[in-house]
Parts: sequence; C-alpha cells; structure tokens
Amino acid sequence: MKEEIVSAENVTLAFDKEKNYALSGVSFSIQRGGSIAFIGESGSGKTSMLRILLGLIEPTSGRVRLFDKYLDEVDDEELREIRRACSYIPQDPFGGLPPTLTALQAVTEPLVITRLNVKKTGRERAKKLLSSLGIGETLWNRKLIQGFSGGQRQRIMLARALVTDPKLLFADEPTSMQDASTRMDLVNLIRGHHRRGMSLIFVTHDLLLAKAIAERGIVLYRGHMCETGHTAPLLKDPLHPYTMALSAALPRLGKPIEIKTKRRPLPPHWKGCPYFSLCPYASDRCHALPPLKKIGDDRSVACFLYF
Ligand SMILES: Nc1ncnc2c1ncn2[C@@H]1O[C@H](COP(=O)(O)OP(=O)(O)OP(=O)(O)O)[C@@H](O)[C@H]1O
Repeated sequence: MKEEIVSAENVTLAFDKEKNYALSGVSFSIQRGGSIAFIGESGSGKTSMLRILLGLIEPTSGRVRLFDKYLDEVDDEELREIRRACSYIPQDPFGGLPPTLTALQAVTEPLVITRLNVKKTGRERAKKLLSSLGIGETLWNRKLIQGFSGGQRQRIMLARALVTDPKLLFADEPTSMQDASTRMDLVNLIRGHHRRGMSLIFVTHDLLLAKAIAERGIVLYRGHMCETGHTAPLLKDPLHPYTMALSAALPRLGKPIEIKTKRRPLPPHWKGCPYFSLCPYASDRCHALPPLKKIGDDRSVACFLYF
C-alpha cells in the first residue's frame, strides 16, 4: 500500500471572534504520487486550505500531517526540511516573484535556497523549463521580472516551482491568466511531473481544469466540503446541487443547461446547509447541516437529497 503523503483531519479556520468560518471540518488525504483539486468559487476557502497545509497559517482546530509529521509538532528545522520537498505556486503572479531578477535568476533561485545543484545542470534544467513554457533565450536573460506580463509571470512561477523536482506541488490557480493554448502547455508540464511521481494539490474554480489535472476533487462551498470523488464522475454526474451548478456553468456546444436557483436570505449565524440560500432543492431539513455521506467507493456528498 502506498504511503500517505498529506492528511488533513477536521480542519477549521475562523478569522474573527464571531466565528465566521473560512473552513469547516475539512478532512482528506493523499497517497504518494496522488493528486487532488480543491474546486470552488471565490471565497470558498481554497487558498486558506493551501496555506494551512503549507504551515503558513495555523488552523483554529484540526490537524495537518505532511510526510508523516504533524505540522503542530515539528520544530523549525523539520518544517524547513518538509518545505524543501515541496513547491508552492501562489495565486498572485505580481507578488509571487522577486521583481528585480531576470527570469533565469528567478527560476534558479530555489536551487540556491534548497542547496540543490545550481551550477550547470540546474541552469540547464531552468532553461529547458522556461523554453517549454514559451519564455525563450531572448527573454530569460535580458528582461527583469517587473517587465513581464501576468501570464508570463505565471509561467515563470511554474518553472520556478518545478526546477527543484518537488515531491509535492501546491498550485493555486496557476493557469488563471493563460489563453487556451498556453494553458495546455502548463497543464501538460504539470501532468508530466505528476506522471513521474510528483504529488499534487491544485486549486481552481474550474471543474473542467480540475478533471484535466487531478485524479480526485473536493468541492468546497463557504468552507464546507460539499462533494468529493474522482474528478471525471464529479464533472459528468455531479450529485451536490452546487457541483451541478458548477458543471452547468461550463461552456459547452449546443443549448446551455439551465439550473433554476432561488435566492433566499439567510438569517445571521446560520447553522444549516451552506448552499441553502441558492439551492433549488432546499427544504426544511436543510436548516440542519448535512454531514458528508459516503456514496459508493470513492464518492461522498453532503446533501439531504441522499439521506
Ligand atoms: N486574512 C483574512 N482575514 C479575514 N478573512 C479572511 C482572510 N483571508 C481570507 N479570509 C476570508 O476567508 C474566506 C476564504 O478565503 P480564501 O482566500 O481561502 O478563498 P478562495 O476560495 O481561495 O478565494 P479566491 O478564489 O477568491 O482566492 C473568504 O470569505 C475570505 O474573505
């Protein structure tokens, strides 16, 4: 059986004293070489989850284990060692790179920080990664990061993340500024590293992209897990009304699928289903919070339609 590389146990995160939760009871695990996508709209808690997994913020409750170590038990050196095995692509390409370096310097910098080979082979690897992402020789040496566009910076961030051959990649909407063709270059590069053993935690609002890149998905809505499972059935046969709405919103040929949503005001300190205010199937039962129910081998859904 494969080793578990990441696990989150009932993670919650509250940002204020009123206990408005950015995350509520999120649990999952990934085995070595596995991949998972967090899928959800803006504000659903995807980035907060990544930052907790990286040890950048502490959860209000719950625990995270990376490479068999609980993050709340490791000392600084152990945390540094864990981080050396990981790469993180933050969401913001404008804040995520040192502005006064050239592209090549920005990509080789992690090799210096992680004390990996920065000499010939490291530089060659950096150049190869940049070229494969359309940042050629004329750009990588001559131009400083501050002169690159958002989309180009995203590609440089990906090269910088992959140059150390990480065991685990955390990627937060890494293709959001790409057009359709360059997006596939990024996706294919990530997939190639994943096929060679890299584990992956990917954040996106796009169900289709989640399927292209990750084997499993967790659909988050207002910090709650609505549905989990393999990404292909999540897309093809969504069970939770929120996943249905995400799937229906995807561009497709022919007549668009219409999902009737209702808008109901939520009372303050609502403790029921987080999707209640928009759900076309909401009933009185949904004033309680539906637990995540296992449906089949690798599918769970938190909705009273399935109880
Ligand atoms: N530092 C903070 N202080 C207060 N609230 C915060 C803070 N960071 C995030 N939040 C809130 O937590 C919730 C989840 O935010 P998060 O950034 O994790 O969502 P997201 O799904 O990544 O959104 P996006 O796709 O827009 O980046 C949001 O309601 C957000 O306003």
